[in-house]
Amino acid sequence: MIVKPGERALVPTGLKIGLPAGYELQIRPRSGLALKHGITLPNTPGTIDEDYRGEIGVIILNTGHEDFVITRGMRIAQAVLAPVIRLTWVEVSALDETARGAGGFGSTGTARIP
Ligand SMILES: O=c1ccn([C@H]2C[C@H](O)[C@@H](COP(=O)(O)OP(=O)(O)OP(=O)(O)O)O2)c(=O)[nH]1
Repeated sequence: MIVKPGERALVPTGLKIGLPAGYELQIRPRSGLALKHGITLPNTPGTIDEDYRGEIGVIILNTGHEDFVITRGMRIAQAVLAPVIRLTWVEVSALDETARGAGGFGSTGTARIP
């Protein structure tokens, strides 16, 4: 399979798994491929749900400038098994106050070098 620069492809792994209840499998890019070839996963981390029984696919995005050639057995991604924490959401009329408040998206990136 060839993934051209700027293109995406769903790469079949041939793998089907049955996760235990309360777990997910996270599919992540490999740093070596990212650095050397610009290969990433646009949905990273890809989520394999505990009730999924189909074939695991890896969505590859080639952000590099050259064709990326995928051959059988090539290690194009990595996976991490993770527990899924479940809780019951409660609707409230107001949230507790914190020092951050609604600050986000770079609001703390203001450190000055002495
Ligand atoms: O990188 C990925 C991401 C997902 N999947 C499979 C397993 C997962 O359990 C299922 C659904 O994934 P997700 O919940 O991310 O997809 P969705 O777009 O929300 O679709 P759906 O409505 O099928 O859940 O697709 C993969 O094989 N590889």
